[in-house]
Amino acid sequence: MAPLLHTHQIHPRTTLNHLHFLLYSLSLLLLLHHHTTTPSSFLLLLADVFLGFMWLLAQGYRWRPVRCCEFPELLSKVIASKDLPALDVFFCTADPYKEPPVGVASTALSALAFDYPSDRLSVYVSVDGGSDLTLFAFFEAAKFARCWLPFCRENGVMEISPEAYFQSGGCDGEAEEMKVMFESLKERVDCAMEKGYVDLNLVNSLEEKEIFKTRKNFTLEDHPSIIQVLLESKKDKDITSHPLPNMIYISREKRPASPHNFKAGALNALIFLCHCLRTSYSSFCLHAKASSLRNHDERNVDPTLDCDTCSNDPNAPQRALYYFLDKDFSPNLSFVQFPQRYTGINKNDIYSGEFKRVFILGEEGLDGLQGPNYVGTGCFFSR
Ligand SMILES: O=c1ccn([C@@H]2O[C@H](COP(=O)(O)OP(=O)(O)O[C@H]3O[C@H](CO)[C@@H](O)[C@H](O)[C@H]3O)[C@@H](O)[C@H]2O)c(=O)[nH]1
Ligand SMILES: [Mn+2]
Repeated sequence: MAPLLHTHQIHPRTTLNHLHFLLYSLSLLLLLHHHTTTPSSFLLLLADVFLGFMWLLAQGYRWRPVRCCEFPELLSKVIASKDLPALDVFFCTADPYKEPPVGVASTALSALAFDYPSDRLSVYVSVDGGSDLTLFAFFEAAKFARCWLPFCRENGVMEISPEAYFQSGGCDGEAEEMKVMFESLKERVDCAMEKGYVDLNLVNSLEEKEIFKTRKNFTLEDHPSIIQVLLESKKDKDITSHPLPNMIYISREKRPASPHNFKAGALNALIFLCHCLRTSYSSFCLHAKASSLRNHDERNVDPTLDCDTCSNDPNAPQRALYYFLDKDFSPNLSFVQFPQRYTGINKNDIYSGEFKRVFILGEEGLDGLQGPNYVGTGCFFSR
């Protein structure tokens, strides 16, 4: 018998919820009864019926909340590492001034640092508007990945986004070295941000200089399609000679007459690119040669991420795979979604920035019924 990869628990709160439901429905019925037996305004009755109905609809969230749990140690018993499906992480960004490039690059680094075989992991980034500043941050991130990935692997780092890791405090020894490197990355990107363009003096490699020169006439509203391979698993290695995952940058063609600046289109472009890279490279004009990015054409699992979110669990892909690999479970499975949590909220969350109702109560509640709604980030699909 195949080992159990995941299980779920009915939330301990459920019995209390049911009791509350019973009491509350009783009171509601009494209230309505009271309305019908005593002369009161029809509008009051209507208001109470309406509010009661709204309350009833919301009870779905409390009826059967569940919590899922996976058993990370068992995956190797079910599938060999070489048979793992290809994992294509899609994430999009648009405006370097609203979505600071260093944060966006950190999101990319958090996906690159997934604990997943690097020849099967590709990170596709869509940059609407094709800002030079964001591209510069990605070039810098690709270099930083050579040190950051082995550091995370060897130290079992959970907070795999460097920005989040260094914000969480206490760095010494090797972590201190990493911090210095990350600070220098930040300085260079911030320097470009202040200037508003990428000064060629900031760019070290000749190849990158050439790329920025060819982009001179591009503006955020007017530029051709751009595809840039930032890391190629077959050839790029980290400082411990371990191959790095693929990282590909794309910016959709933009012309003043044809505005398109929405996330859905960006995701479609990423899926299309990913498909084309797998089947043929010839129809694309790649800035760097993508000789052998992909060589397997079996099943894929595709996580999507917003650029202002990041992963804080290197095992996230494995956890999602448990559900996709479960033969009884997967026929009815559309996606696996991770809970969205916010950082930087004040201690008592007086402004309700955590969105508890949507992201905690709602998601757990719907999970016990037919599954949560797609919130747009931290979500794995199977293709
Ligand atoms: O022209 C655009 C505009 C946005 N985005 C990206 O789309 C994502 C979400 O946009 P954001 O402005 O961050 O929207 P939010 O309101 O913060 O996000 C919520 O609402 C969005 C719209 O419903 C969903 O797509 C998100 O997943 C969900 O987290 C970000 O990565 C953006 O960079 C693009 O790629 N191109
Ligand atoms: Mn957002």
